[in-house]
Amino acid sequence: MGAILEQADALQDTDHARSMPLLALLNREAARLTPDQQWHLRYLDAWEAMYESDYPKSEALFRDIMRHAGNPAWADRASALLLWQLVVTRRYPEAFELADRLAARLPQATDAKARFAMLLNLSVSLAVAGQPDLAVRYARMALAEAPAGKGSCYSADSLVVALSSGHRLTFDSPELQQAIHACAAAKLPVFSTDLQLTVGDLYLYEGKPRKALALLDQIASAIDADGYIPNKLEAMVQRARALAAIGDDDAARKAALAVVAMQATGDWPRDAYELLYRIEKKQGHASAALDNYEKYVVLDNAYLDDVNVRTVAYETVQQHVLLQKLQTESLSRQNALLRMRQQLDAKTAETNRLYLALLLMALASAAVWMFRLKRSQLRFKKLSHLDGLTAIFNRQHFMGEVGRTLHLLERRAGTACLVFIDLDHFKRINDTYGHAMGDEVLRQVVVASRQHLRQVDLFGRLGGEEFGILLVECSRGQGMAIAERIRLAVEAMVVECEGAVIAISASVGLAFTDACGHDLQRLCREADAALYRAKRSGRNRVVADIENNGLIEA
Ligand SMILES: Nc1nc2c(ncn2[C@@H]2O[C@H](COP(=O)(O)OP(=O)(O)OP(=O)(O)O)[C@@H](O)[C@H]2O)c(=O)[nH]1
Repeated sequence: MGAILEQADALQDTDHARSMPLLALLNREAARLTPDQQWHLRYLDAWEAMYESDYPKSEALFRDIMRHAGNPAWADRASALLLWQLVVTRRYPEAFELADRLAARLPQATDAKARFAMLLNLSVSLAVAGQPDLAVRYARMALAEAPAGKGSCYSADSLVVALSSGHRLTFDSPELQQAIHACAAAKLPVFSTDLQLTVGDLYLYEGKPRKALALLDQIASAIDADGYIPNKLEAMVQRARALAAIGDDDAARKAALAVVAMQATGDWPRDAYELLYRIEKKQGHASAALDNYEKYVVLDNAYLDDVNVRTVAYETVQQHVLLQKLQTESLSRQNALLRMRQQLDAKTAETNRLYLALLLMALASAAVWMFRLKRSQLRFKKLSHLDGLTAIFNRQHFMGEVGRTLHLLERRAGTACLVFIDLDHFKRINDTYGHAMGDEVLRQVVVASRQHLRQVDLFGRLGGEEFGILLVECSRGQGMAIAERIRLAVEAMVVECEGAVIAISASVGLAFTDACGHDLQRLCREADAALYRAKRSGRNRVVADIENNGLIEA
């Protein structure tokens, strides 16, 4: 069935008579066709209806195919033929709107047959619309894409029509000769003859009536054989014009009257009446001339009206299309603007997020930096409070802390005991064992003393081999006992150097708040005095003041 379908398609415009039984057969067996083949058949039916001038039927079929055929090739071919039908039936606005849609669709159309039909009919419709440049452009595209055989004839012919609509042809134009050869080769005699008649028309236009007559004689038998009435009428009109041009008025009148007698529509009767008018006028037959002139004017006006209608229709469609394009452009500009704004918003949000992240990072690193700074400040501060050798309070800090503590104790009537410790004959240790050994002794004295102190007690190095201790909330008896334990601990220290045990002892002086009050200066003075006394009375002992007027010795 597929092969029959293709055969019917191929024969339809070349051997119409043979295509008809095939088409009838296909319609009878339509149920056996695939859905795509059924659309193909519908297209051939539409073509047939158009061929038989049943335009309502063909239009309905074309539009059905355009809307519902799944395969775009059928929709494109149907659109191309509907365009031609709309031009032929002079529905120019619809035709030119469809032409516009087809032109826009063209880049997407891929089926070769559909593209070719679109190009051909676009060229024809634009020639009718008075747009020769566009018509020539599409005709040249059709020529370039034409399938071999009849396709070359159709496209070459459409190029001739397009060029002719723009008055760009002469009788020896190569496009004209090329078209005549292509149609002769494709065995499309009606087209060949039509093109020969175009040459004849150009002979007449260019003042070569005898050449026109010779050509008409040459193709007369072919025209009779074809039986194609439009060609026959054209040949008759041209012969009448040629005869008039060479002055054979009688023969010209006869030929023109023969055209009128055919009662055809179109340009031929108009041309015939115009010729008759000129002949009658030339021969002084005023009344006949006027009669023919009136008939000529009526037909010419109709022709001019039609040209006018075509031009206006084309312009209207173009304006309409332009307006739609402008609206679409304006909408897409608005959309683009909206998109840009959205992108900008997104970018701004992203930038803000980045700034925030950057800010947080900066804050975090500042916090880390501050924390480190603070920590190192605290470390330095702590270090600045300590003695470098023994890691107990240095003199300055010790004195500050003692002063603060005494102040607090004074406010709550607490007691304290200030203890000054000085190592005995320390110079000798240095001199005998070296300064490093002396340092080691100092460190060990601190370790030994600390074991007898509580957390709340303050311990500092006052300088050289002298230490200070504030025993907080401490009675006189407790203070004496602690001082004594420290002295014993120092005495008991075993520090060896090169096998020799270093003898170490300390003298201790104490001052108590219950006797001296909470004044730091005074307490220091009293403790110092007690220490001095301890030294003077033989060293390695604990001495305390007794209410400033006596000393007790542990
Ligand atoms: N190794 C060491 N020696 C120090 C340090 N500070 C001070 N000295 C020494 O301690 C010694 C103190 O000597 P003196 O003031 O004469 O006292 P002393 O020899 O202990 O005699 P008395 O106190 O009278 O028993 C000096 O030789 C100082 O150089 C130190 O940090 N390390």
